[in-house]
Amino acid sequence: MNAAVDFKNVDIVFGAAQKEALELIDKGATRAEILEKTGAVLGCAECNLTVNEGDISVLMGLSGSGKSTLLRAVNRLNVPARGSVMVTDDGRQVDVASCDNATLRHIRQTRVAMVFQQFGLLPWRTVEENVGLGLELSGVREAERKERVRKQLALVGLEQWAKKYAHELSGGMQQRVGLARAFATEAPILLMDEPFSALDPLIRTKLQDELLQLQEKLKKTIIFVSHDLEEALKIGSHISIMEGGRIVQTGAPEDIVLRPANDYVREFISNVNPLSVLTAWNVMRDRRDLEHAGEDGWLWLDRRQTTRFKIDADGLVAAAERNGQPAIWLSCDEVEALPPDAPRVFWARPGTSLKTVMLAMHRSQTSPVALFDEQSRFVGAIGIRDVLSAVLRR
Ligand SMILES: Nc1ncnc2c1ncn2[C@@H]1O[C@H](COP(=O)(O)OP(=O)(O)OP(=O)(O)O)[C@@H](O)[C@H]1O
Repeated sequence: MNAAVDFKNVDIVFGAAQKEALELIDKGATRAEILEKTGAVLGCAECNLTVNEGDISVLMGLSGSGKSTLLRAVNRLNVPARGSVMVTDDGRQVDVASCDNATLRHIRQTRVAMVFQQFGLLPWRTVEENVGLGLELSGVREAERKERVRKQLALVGLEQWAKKYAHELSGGMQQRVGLARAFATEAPILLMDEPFSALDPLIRTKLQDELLQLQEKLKKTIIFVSHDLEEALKIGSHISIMEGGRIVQTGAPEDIVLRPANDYVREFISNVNPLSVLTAWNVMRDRRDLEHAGEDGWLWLDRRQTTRFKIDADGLVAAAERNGQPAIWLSCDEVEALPPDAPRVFWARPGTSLKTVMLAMHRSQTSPVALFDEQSRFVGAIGIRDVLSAVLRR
C-alpha cells in the first residue's frame, strides 16, 4: 500500500514562544502546562499518522483536541514548528512543511482539495461558477472548465441547479456544491473539515452515504475531521482519536470499539452500538482454539459442546451434529428459509455483520455460528459468549 500523506512527528504551536513550547512538548507537557509556562497554544504534538492511498482517515476527538490543526498542515494552512508532512506527488514525496512556495502552490492546485464545514460558497457566484473557482484560479481554460464543472455537478446530482445562487439551495445542496468544487480540481487528496456537521441529521446521514458511494467510484484519499464517533465509525477506514493535541489511538473502526487504548477512548465508545461496526470475523474463535470432539476431525464449535463439525483434509465441513443429531449447515443469509424445527447450524463469512450472526443464533436456539472463508473452508466459530463479550465489551 502506498502512503498518500505521511505525518511524521508533527508539532504545531500557536504563539511566539515556539522554542520553549517545543522543549516542553519533549518533556511530555500538556497543553495547559505549555500555555501557562509560555503563553503559546499547543495545536498538536508528536503526531504520527500514515494515510494510505484510497483510505478515508478520520481525525476524531473533542472540540479543541487538534483535529483541524493537524488537517490544515496537509496544505500548510498551518505551518508545523517541527516534523514533516509528506505528500505524494506523481510518485515523489514532497514535504509540505518545508517545500518552496512554487511546490506548495503546485500541491494546493493539483494534489490537495479542501471541503469546509460552512461550505465556503461565494454568494455572488452561481453554483457552476463556485464549482469552477479552483479551476479558474489555476488558469484552466473556459471550455475545459465548463466540461469538468458539468461532470462534477452531475456526479452530485445538481446539474439542474448550475445557474442558481448559493442562497437558493438548501444546506445539504450547498455542501454537495462544496464537494463538487473539491472534486472538480481532480486532486487525489481531499481534506474535509467537519463537512456535514452543520446539516440536520437526516441530510447528514444521506450525504455520508453519498460520499461513500462516490468514494467507491473516485477512490480518493480522504482525511476527514469529525467530532462524532458514529460518523467516524461509519465512514472511516481508519480512525485516529485525538486528545489535547496528541493522537492517542489509530485503528480500524472495530479496533477502536473492541480495544480502546485508554479511558478517553473508552468514554467515546461507551455510547456506540457495537452492532454497527462488528463483523463475524471480529468475534470468532479461531478453529485452532476449538476443542477436538473425538477422532476423525470432529471439532466442538461451542464451549457447551452442543454442536460439532467434522472437517475434512481440505478444511471443508463433511458432517455436522447438533445435540447428538445429524444437522445441516446453511448460510446466515438463509435464516428464513427452513421451518424452525429442522436441526441446523448456520455459517457466516468473515464480513457478515454481527447483527446477522445474532439473528441466526436466535433462530437456531443459540446454536453457535460457523465461519467459512471464500473457499468455504471452516475457519472458526462464534458462540453466544463471544457475542456477549463483544457487545458488552467484557
Ligand atoms: N490560528 C490559531 N491561533 C491560535 N490558536 C489556535 C489557532 N487554531 C487553533 N488554535 C488552538 O489550537 C487548539 C486546537 O484547535 P483545533 O481547531 O485544531 O481543534 P479541533 O479539534 O479541530 O476542534 P473543533 O472541533 O472545535 O474544531 C485549540 O486550543 C485552538 O484554540
